[in-house]
Amino acid sequence: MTSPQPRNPGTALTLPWFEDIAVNTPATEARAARLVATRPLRGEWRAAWLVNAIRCMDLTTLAGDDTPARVARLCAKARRPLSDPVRAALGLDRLTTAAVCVYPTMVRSAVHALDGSGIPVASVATGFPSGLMPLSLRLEEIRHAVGEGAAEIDIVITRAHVLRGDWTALYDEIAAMREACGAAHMKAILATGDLQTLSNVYKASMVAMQAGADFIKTSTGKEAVNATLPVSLIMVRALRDYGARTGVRIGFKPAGGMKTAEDALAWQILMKEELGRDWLAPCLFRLGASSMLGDIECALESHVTGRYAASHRHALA
Ligand SMILES: O=C[C@H](O)COP(=O)(O)O
Repeated sequence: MTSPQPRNPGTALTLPWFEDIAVNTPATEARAARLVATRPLRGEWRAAWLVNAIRCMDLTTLAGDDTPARVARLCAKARRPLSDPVRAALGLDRLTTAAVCVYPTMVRSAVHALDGSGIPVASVATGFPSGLMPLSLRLEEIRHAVGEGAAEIDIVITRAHVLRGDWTALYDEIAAMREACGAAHMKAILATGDLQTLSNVYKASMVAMQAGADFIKTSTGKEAVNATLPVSLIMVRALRDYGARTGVRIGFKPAGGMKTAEDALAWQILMKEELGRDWLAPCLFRLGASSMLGDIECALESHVTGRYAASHRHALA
């Protein structure tokens, strides 16, 4: 079960917190590369961090051919992400993913399949992945997903507002979405691969948090470039700055294109080094991934048995 994090009440739109920011791209890239290169994880430590990656995972299916049957299989995997022998050998009584993330029309199936597990359902909404729909329809989509039982809503922003520097329009849109979410926690997907500069990423992060986002999330998984470490570094710096100004802790969700156990470790190292251990828990950190669990499963089986673990022997997620 994911412990709830207090909601972000947001602030008024406060331009002086971000409008003069200028991100040094080479320094950001160097810092991101150094973080991962200097902290190799081995043995028991590596296994513990991989187990934590599962705990923090939003196990996702966002495909055009999703069906209730596929969602039910994914939910079974969320309930039991490792085989019983591997879980027992790791000394774990219980292990689930943090959430299951689906399209709005799949929420009801996911809620049904996860009944009694304590695993929340996250729904994308607001015209995911492009967001290019009238605002009234995007807000209605949020209300629909919440009505179906989604406890978390992953919204997408209008990238054009960022590219034009129209921070008021971006703030008003996200604030309206936050209101439509009601009690459901809101993750704001910035689609950073569309935002052109790291300065825009910082500014959009800050506006999303001022407008009340509980999490900021990198990508939809559908942009040409999805989660990267340099972009993630800028986003976690923004949420650190927001926390220093407001005392409010915001969560971070890298998502899109992350497929390997090494990816899971790299993003956790980033969180620990930049924000501290508190940000290694599902209330403040999620890995959004549709195809990372298999590689983690292989790595953990290999750790437990000492033998190579072939992915074809594992249940499909
Ligand atoms: O929100 C999560 C992403 O859409 C997942 O992206 P992915 O399919 O590249 O793992």
